[in-house]
Amino acid sequence: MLLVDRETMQNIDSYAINEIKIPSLCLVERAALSVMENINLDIRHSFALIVSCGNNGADGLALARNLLALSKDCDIYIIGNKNKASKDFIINYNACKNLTKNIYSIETIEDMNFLRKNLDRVNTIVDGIFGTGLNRPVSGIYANIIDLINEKNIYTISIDLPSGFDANGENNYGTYVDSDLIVCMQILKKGLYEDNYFKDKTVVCDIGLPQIAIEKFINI
Ligand SMILES: NC(=O)C1=CN([C@@H]2O[C@H](COP(=O)(O)OP(=O)(O)OC[C@H]3O[C@@H](n4cnc5c(N)ncnc54)[C@H](OP(=O)(O)O)[C@@H]3O)[C@@H](O)[C@H]2O)[C@H](O)CC1
Ligand SMILES: [K+]
Repeated sequence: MLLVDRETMQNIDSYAINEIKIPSLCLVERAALSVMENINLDIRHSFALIVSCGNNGADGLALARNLLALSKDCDIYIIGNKNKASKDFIINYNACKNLTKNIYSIETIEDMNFLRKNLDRVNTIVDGIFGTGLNRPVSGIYANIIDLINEKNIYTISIDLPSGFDANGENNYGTYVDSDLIVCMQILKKGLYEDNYFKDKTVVCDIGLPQIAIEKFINI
């Protein structure tokens, strides 16, 4: 079983994008579609996609865009500063803005109260808050939202990693999403493999990272 730590995954990612010139947007799109193919759209009809402004969030917005294209009922909740957002996040955000009005920034206590109420209208939560970019303890609004997700008894899919959970399984960053399903991109993250609770809830999906990029950093 091939395993990868956070730093190595980031190295593979950036080598594929910067040296092999694979457009990062293609990887984001493949990541989104790999989540989509793990959703039973016959029973999952309404979605709350909760994202922050990095590429885990970009995956989430690309998924939202694809679900909206199928006329699925999607609410999008954005945490963090959109001015700091990744370019792939912005590209997908701009498309989603043209497909739905149900896009909300979650910043204040009032926003949190709205989120708490509005989550009750969906049967699926998608967690696109943090992936391999998580690098410090989760606090403030991020911790509050993760705790709120866990309070709700709503089926939750995490993109790449449960937000708040350390990809290496070494750091306790505080609260993390209690995912029902984790769709992990390309290579199983070491922390998930070593965690018996999450290991059996994880599927690993190929998103088009070439073997030569992987073998540059991992002896296979
Ligand atoms: N090959 C692949 O696996 C691909 C993965 N993709 C997806 O991209 C994410 C990684 O995206 P990245 O933008 O690097 O980081 P995240 O989206 O996980 O996190 C966003 C930023 O959040 C900040 N951060 C980190 N820890 C915290 C915290 N505790 N509280 C608040 N904010 C935090 C950090 O930025 P700073 O500037 O604040 O340090 C993160 O950058 C990966 O998981 C996949 O989902 C792509 O789709 C492409 C291929
Ligand atoms: K996540």
